[in-house]
Amino acid sequence: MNGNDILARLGETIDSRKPEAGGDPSASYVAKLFHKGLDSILKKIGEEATEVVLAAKDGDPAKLTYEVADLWFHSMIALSALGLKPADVLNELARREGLSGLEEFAARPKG
Ligand SMILES: N=c1c2ncn([C@@H]3O[C@H](COP(=O)(O)OP(=O)(O)OP(=O)(O)O)[C@@H](O)[C@H]3O)c2ncn1[C@@H]1O[C@H](COP(=O)(O)O)[C@@H](O)[C@H]1O
Repeated sequence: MNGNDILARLGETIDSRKPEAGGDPSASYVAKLFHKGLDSILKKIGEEATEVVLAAKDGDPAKLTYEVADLWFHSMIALSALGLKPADVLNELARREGLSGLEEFAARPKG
């Protein structure tokens, strides 16, 4: 199973549900969310993030996995709404690979 492939495929499916791509809100959850608008998408992200925190506090691995999947999924809808692809996030993570978070933080411009 290649995670990059799954994210790329899901990203394409999400893009295909956009209003300009002919997404049908009566037949698709993603199209329905696009139809409701960006604020509704962002509200779902806030809700799902809270669910992730609660699942982690519960210490239930299966529930945490389920809730993180929901959070990633809704975050991907927000990315699509703003014209971004899963590859944009994967490229950013790849750019950071091997770069210590502490070193990166220390190198940030002070302001
Ligand atoms: N990965 C997902 C996925 N994860 C979660 N969900 C849906 O996200 C919704 C929100 O979850 P919640 O638990 O918050 O449900 P809810 O509180 O009842 O939802 P609302 O009150 O906010 O409407 C549920 O309806 C889930 O079924 C998903 N719906 C779709 N996908 C993928 O997106 C593809 C396209 O889906 P459609 O656009 O529906 O065809 C699918 O083939 C899947 O690959």
